Amino acid sequence: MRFGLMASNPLEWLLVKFNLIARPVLDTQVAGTYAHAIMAAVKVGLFDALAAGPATAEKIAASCGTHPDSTAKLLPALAASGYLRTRGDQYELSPLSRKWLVTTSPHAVNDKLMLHYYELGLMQRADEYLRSGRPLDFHTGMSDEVWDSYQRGMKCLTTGQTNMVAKAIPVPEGATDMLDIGGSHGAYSVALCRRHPSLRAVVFDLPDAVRHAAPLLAEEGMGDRVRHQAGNALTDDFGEECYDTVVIIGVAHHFSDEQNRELTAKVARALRPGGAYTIAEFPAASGGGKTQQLAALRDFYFALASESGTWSPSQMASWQRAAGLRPAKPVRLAASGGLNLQSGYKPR
Ligand SMILES: C[S@@+](CC[C@H](N)C(=O)[O-])C[C@H]1O[C@@H](n2cnc3c(N)ncnc32)[C@H](O)[C@@H]1O
Repeated sequence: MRFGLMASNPLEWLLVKFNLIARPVLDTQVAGTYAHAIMAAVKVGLFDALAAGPATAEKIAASCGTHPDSTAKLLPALAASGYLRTRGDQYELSPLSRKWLVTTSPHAVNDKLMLHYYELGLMQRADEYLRSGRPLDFHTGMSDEVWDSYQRGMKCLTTGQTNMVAKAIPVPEGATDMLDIGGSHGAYSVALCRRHPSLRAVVFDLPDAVRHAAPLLAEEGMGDRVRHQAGNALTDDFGEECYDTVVIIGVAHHFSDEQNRELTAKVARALRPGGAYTIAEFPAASGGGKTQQLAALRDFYFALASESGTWSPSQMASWQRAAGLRPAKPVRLAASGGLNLQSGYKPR
């Protein structure tokens, strides 16, 4: 998948092909405007206002409490971008917005879009990162409101993914204890515990994260079987031979190579013999010899916003090998954004 300018007729195609239009202007101003138009529409509840059926611009503005003039300017832009449809002088949801942007939809990603205000704010400081080489440290300086959208945003991205991921995570026969490092909302632990009735889970995360994720976990009604533990995975110890399976999903990109090595050593100590440590990460920027645009942009973002960037399965396996674990063949979940799962086993 690629993101970028798409010609909509043969003439435009030729203009792009022969480099006759100032693509950088479109790549920057249009991309930024596009992102903020959608985010603002979500923030004021525009898509929710259309959930009950089509409405005129004036009616939409009245439901959202927005100004009719500015609302009338935004609506055609959303319609031309596929987020709305027009019906006479009325607007209605498109399949795209109905599925992903109406808060009552089980697939709604609205919470993640609210986090984008913070994430795109960090991106505005990309030049600062480029000059200093110092990441901007995503996890410090977040307000309570941002922590809340962070945890909610992470949870909404798991919709439709948890069972698939849980199925791919090795849990030894008779396992009773799992640790979910940076587990946030606990959705993956919940799925694993539902799949393995003898399993209970500790969802380990930073204190601010736990504070905001606790209500999300409580919604699952798992009681003491899936519980939060506040701490810092980089400085806390996990004990000795007390877990059968340990997972870390979408977190290793926040840690440097050295931090991941040290963490894996602690995990290896905490695993019971025969136990497994599974690291799940987004695809690294270079896969199969060709740099993928989305993966490379994500890698740059993670590097700027946090400590490192994306990791390849072979890098993750090297941390496991160094910690005395036996790496298994990586599993790639294509339907889950290409998430790579690298498991390593503690010898019996
Ligand atoms: C990108 S989210 C992933 C959440 C969840 N595992 C998922 O896949 O949806 C990263 C999580 O790691 C947590 N985290 C970051 N640094 C951490 C640390 N040093 N110790 C524990 N948790 C940490 C964050 O608070 C956040 O909840």
